[in-house]
Parts: sequence; structure tokens; C-alpha cells
Amino acid sequence: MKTATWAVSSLRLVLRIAYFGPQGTFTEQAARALAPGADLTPYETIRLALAAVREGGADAACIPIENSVEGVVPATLDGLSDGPALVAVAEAVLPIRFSVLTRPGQAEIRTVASHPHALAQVREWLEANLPDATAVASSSTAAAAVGVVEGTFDAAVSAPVAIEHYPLEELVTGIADVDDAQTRFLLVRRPGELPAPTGADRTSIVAAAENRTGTLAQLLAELASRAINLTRLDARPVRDSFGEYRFFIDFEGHVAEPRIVDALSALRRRCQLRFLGSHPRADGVPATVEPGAGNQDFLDAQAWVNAVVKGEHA
Ligand SMILES: O=C(O)C(=O)C[C@]1(C(=O)O)C=C[C@@H](O)C=C1
Repeated sequence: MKTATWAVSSLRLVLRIAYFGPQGTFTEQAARALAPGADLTPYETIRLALAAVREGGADAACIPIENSVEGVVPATLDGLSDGPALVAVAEAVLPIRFSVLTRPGQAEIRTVASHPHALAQVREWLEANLPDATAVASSSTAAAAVGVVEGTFDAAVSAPVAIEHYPLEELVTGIADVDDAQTRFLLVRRPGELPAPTGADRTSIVAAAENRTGTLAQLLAELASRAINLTRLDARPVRDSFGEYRFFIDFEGHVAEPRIVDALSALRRRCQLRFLGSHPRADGVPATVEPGAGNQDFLDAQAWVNAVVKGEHA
């Protein structure tokens, strides 16, 4: 897992990280892994954690972006595409398994609460083991635990670490409908110096294209024709015009690489873009580069064109 190397250039000795809380969320664990020793402050929603960074109350925010079972976290996509720009500078991927927490001595479980992404990852377990309990959505897995402490719910599907923060009992731990489930988290901050390219990076953009036949295919073709491998593609409604979408595109590579510069310039000519960052991948998987589509190929091609322009070549 890569820690936040950009942080060393900060003048402040201790980084202030806002995270999607309260205490005991998976996101808190990701924040600790990404910024060891940082000063962590929980926020009840992803939107509030991002606002803390935008308003200068925090240096960075740690938020969940996607889960291998349930997909993207819509609040994160909307929070990054609306409002002043923020860029991701680091990511962490955590394995996800849950505990079911209850009040000590709780006999009957009629309600079981959690974040919708967590409920979706234990649906089969709940059907098999707590078939009479009603599943209730809470703002996070740890907020569900708080709700159990307060008597609002009878049980919470939480991160196993939540037991360290709340006076609850573990009914079961290590549950997950899908083995090897994982969630990816981002550390985002206000735009500034980018993390250096490593050869195993991810670049993220939001593309707002005109609603015309073939627009999305044309955008993707700009990446495909440069042999740039996509790692995620999601659409979210623009919200004020029914049937119109923004596309969230993640791909291999770093904006400081010539092949990515070439692709982004081509995309920028076709649509409105928001840059969401280039940062090292948590899994360290190097970018796939096809023959003829490497950075040196782009530099050589540019040098040849420049020479032609100067009359040095024909
Ligand atoms: O509620 C939490 O503990 C979170 O950190 C959020 C979140 C998510 O948004 O997917 C993170 C990991 C798990 O997949 C379930 C919930």
C-alpha cells in the first residue's frame, strides 16, 4: 500500500485528514494506512469530509470510491464532480469482512442496520441467519453501531474494528457473501503538486459530453487508439437534466506521461473535462503498454514532426 508521499512537502508537521466516519468505519482504517500519524477527524457524510478540505479545515479527505461487489459509492462520485475541484493523490484497497454487533444480552433482533454497500455485501448471510430482521440503511457501518448503542437498531453490520469503539457484543465476525471482497479508498486534496509518476499509476477524469449519437464511443476510442487501458467507467446523471450523464473514467497511466498528455488533449477537444488526479495504484500493477504506444513512441513521433516542420526531414 502506498502512503501519502506528497505529504512530506507540506509545511504542517501533522497532516489534518477528514474521513468518512464516525470512528470505526473501514474508511478510518484506510485513512490510518494512507497517512500514518496524521490528525484524523471523522465527518458524518462524504460530502462533509470533502467540504472540510475545500474550506481549508483539513489538508486531505479519505473517502470510499468503489467496492468489488457493490460497485461505486455514488456520494463520492457526486461529491468529486460538483463543487471546487479536488484531486486524488493516493489510494488504498482494504479487504472487507463484517461483524454483526448487538447490545450485550440483546435477545431478539428485529432491525439490522448498516451502510447500503455493507448490507448489499451480506444480503445472503442476513437472509439465511436473520430472516426476520428488517435491514435499515445507515450513513456508515459505524453510524449503525452508534445506532445500536443508542437503541435505534438491534444490530449493526460493521467493520470488525468497531467493537473497539463501542460497548457492543459481537454476534459473529468475518462474514461476507463474496470471499475476497475489497473496497478502494482515495485520499483527495485541493489541486497542487501531483504525486510523481511511478509506472503503476491511475488517472481519473469526469467527462461531460454532448448528448449525441456516438459521443461516448468517440471518447473511449481516443483512449483505445492510444492503447490506454481503462480501469473503471461509470455514468452518473447530471441531475438537472433528465437523461443526461457525466462519465467517470479511470485509466492506467499518469498525466505527466506523453501518451496520457496526448490522450487528454484529444479528449479535451471533444468534451468538458474535470481532472480528478493521477496517483500510484495500491496494487502496484504496472500500466500495460502496447508496441508503438509507449511514451518514447509519442516523444519520437513528436520529434519527427518537429523536424519536418523545421525542414530537417521529409
Ligand atoms: O461505512 C463504512 O465503514 C465505510 O467506510 C463505507 C463503506 C463503503 O462505502 O463501501 C466502505 C467499505 C465497505 O464496503 C462498506 C462501507
